[in-house]
Amino acid sequence: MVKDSIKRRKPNILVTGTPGTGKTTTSTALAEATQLNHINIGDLVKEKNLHDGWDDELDSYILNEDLVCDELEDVMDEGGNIVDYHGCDFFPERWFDCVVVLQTDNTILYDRLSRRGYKESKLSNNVECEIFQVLLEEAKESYAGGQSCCIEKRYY
Ligand SMILES: Nc1ncnc2c1ncn2[C@@H]1O[C@H](COP(=O)(O)OP(=O)(O)OP(=O)(O)O)[C@@H](O)[C@H]1O
Repeated sequence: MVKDSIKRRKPNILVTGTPGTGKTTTSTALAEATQLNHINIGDLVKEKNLHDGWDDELDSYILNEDLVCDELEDVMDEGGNIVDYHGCDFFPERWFDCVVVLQTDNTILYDRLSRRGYKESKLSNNVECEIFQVLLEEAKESYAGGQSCCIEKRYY
């Protein structure tokens, strides 16, 4: 990890967390403040068709992990990226210098996702994901190699 990060002149930061916890809002503000490049994986997947179609049950695209990683390899080697996605176990660990997991109060998250018009099953899946800290555990397991891992709780 250290060897790879030495080649980068700017850091790569991963911002992860359950949908609705504020990844895009936070990443956008951070990118403006630092001039780092914000990569919203959900948008990238749609723009470049890096998926295997639509999942009616999950009500989302089925992300193709290999296509996403191939697409990002060169830009991540360069450094200077803020990657924003509600999943983190399929990115190479060596890509990131810092991993941030955002968390939100469950009631606030429920209201945010309701306002988005999420159907009941998607809404409860995401709130349960937050209650059981799925993304936090995923990040801890996936990035144990020396990245600073920071947890941000938002209650407003
Ligand atoms: N710090 C904050 N204070 C108040 N509201 C916030 C804050 N951060 C985000 N929000 C609001 O929460 C909602 C979700 O934010 P955002 O889209 O950034 O989440 P996300 O984690 O990127 O979601 P997704 O994974 O679905 O893209 C938005 O309506 C946003 O305005």
